Amino acid sequence: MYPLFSAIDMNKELFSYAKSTVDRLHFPLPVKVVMIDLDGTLLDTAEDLALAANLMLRELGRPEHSVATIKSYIGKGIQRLVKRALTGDLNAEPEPQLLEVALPIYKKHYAENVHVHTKPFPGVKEGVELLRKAGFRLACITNKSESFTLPLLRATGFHDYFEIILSGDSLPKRKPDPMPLTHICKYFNVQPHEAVLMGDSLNDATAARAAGCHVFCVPYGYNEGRDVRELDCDAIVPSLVEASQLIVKATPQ
Ligand SMILES: O=C(O)COP(=O)(O)O
Ligand SMILES: [Mg+2]
Repeated sequence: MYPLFSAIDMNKELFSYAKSTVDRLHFPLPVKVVMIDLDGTLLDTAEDLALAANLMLRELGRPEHSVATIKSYIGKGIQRLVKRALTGDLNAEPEPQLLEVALPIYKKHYAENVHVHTKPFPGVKEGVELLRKAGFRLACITNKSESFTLPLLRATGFHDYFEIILSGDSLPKRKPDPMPLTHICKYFNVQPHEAVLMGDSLNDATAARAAGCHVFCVPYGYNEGRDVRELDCDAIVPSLVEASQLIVKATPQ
């Protein structure tokens, strides 16, 4: 566990607090690339994911779940979300035939409801604007399938902020594997320590550590129902606005 700021500690003194309590890292961190997670960091997608899951369960004649329960199922992509919704368990495996029937039903309902209640979290628009104005190269890394990621980013107006968008099915491996982060670093021709991932879950923290990138976490996301303070990250920031204050554009060598 390595949180430097909690939502409670965060106030106007944030920056001096950071400098006085950190000896491993010196803030603001010099980075060139900012990678931002989608579900639970950029966009509050839980209600629409729950809507689609419950429409699927209803169609299959199975018990529905609360939005809070389905929130804890978000994080490892659609297939895992459907498995969790079918079994009511984070790790259980449903009958393969049931999963085969359920997955296309879920995808149909989510495609029809991808942007009903979904909206950016507070500070996201402002934070992304600040990051862009400061000259960081921006990337989006999500475990969401590309067929939902792209329409959603377009509908919410965030698509064009990102120079590269990697979804859960863009590469052979997704978070918590470091592959998407390593891919982004190569794409921008930067070293891992010149990039920071802003995310909300263990998948983000694990992927970033494995890739050698910095990682900040927001406390308002999903994290599969776990407390964000359990995560090994460089900072827990209340929003992307504070996150933007903890980094500075690294000058080319
Ligand atoms: O699709 C998911 O389950 C989570 O997606 P995320 O990586 O954007 O949080
Ligand atoms: Mg997330």
